Amino acid sequence: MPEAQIIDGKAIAETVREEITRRAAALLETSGVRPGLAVVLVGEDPASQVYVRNKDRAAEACGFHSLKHTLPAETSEADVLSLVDKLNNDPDIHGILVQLPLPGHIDESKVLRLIRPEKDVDGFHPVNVGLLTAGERASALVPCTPAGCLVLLKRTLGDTLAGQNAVVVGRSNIVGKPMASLLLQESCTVTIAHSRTRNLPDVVRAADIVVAAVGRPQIIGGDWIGQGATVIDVGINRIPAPERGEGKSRLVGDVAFEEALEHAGAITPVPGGVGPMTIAMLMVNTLTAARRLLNLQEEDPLF
Ligand SMILES: NC(=O)C1=CN([C@@H]2O[C@H](COP(=O)(O)OP(=O)(O)OC[C@H]3O[C@@H](n4cnc5c(N)ncnc54)[C@H](OP(=O)(O)O)[C@@H]3O)[C@@H](O)[C@H]2O)C=CC1
Ligand SMILES: Nc1nc(=O)c2c([nH]1)NC[C@@H]1CN(c3ccc(C(=O)N[C@@H](CCC(=O)O)C(=O)O)cc3)C=[N+]21
Repeated sequence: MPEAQIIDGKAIAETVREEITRRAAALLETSGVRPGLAVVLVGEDPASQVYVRNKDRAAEACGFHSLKHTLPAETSEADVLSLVDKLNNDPDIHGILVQLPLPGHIDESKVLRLIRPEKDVDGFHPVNVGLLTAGERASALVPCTPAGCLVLLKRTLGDTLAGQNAVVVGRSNIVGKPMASLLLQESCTVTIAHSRTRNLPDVVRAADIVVAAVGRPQIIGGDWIGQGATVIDVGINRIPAPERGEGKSRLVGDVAFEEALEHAGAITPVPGGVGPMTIAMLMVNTLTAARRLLNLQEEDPLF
């Protein structure tokens, strides 16, 4: 049995970022404007710190103006809201991202609803959620992770996904639901599976496209993958790796990667798959937001 193609998310993300770097340079040349991204991090979750640092670096590399606000975990909800309000009104900032999860005493949905939809580069504001579900993807800002998954699927399978059976495992607002909306808009036949789904292995076996966004290490068995299916593994799980030395850990996805290689046609690795695409799509959204706020013409969509 031939082994699956490994989808190189890191390399594809690199090509997306190069294109955005070119477009940002052209914008600076013609309008004198640098896209501005503000990332707000409340608390000291170490994983969040890594992601926020990666986002900051990517923005700088694309020639964006990047601003990081790190607030202590005990910051009040009112202070977070007033920072968002300030960023909403800052003409140099075109994209606002509030890193989730927020500490328990802060109402996430209240914070997300305050972000101006035009600056909502995460695509979590109800206006953007509504546009996406209503089939008006082109005027929305689309959540970065599902958008990145769609780019990976199109680079692997070609631009037409119509008629494919797609199974999305997970129904979060961040990944599962917007992913299902995007695939539906591509005319896939979409199934959304979750913790109450019966016979999950059989549901997954029927898929031409599997998107796993569960957050449980290797819960999707390799033999659940239909012959030749395309597998996009969104999960990022840190597990102990004593073979690498005492106290060491490593990242794995939601799919049992090694076993899945024998069944899948193509599969994303973790790390180096969806993660880098998420960051690249944040750059895409920030540039899109900047151009719209400046009333400039839309550029060719990247997906
Ligand atoms: N690569 C990237 O850029 C990103 C990666 N991630 C990663 O993706 C994963 C998912 O993230 P997120 O969507 O935020 O997670 P959530 O915890 O919000 O959602 C998990 C979903 O998985 C479902 N689920 C849980 N257990 C099972 C099970 N045993 N069988 C089937 N379904 C199950 C849940 O079902 P129910 O609704 O019934 O509880 C829920 O819908 C995480 O590992 C996260 O770290 C997230 C964002 C970006
Ligand atoms: N408002 C908000 N928006 C988000 O988009 C958001 C969020 N909150 N909270 C947390 C999740 C998670 N997330 C990731 C981003 C990059 C990698 C990434 O770069 N991963 C690398 C490896 C990272 C590592 O080595 O730890 C990879 O998979 O290759 C992973 C996960 C964005 N999220």
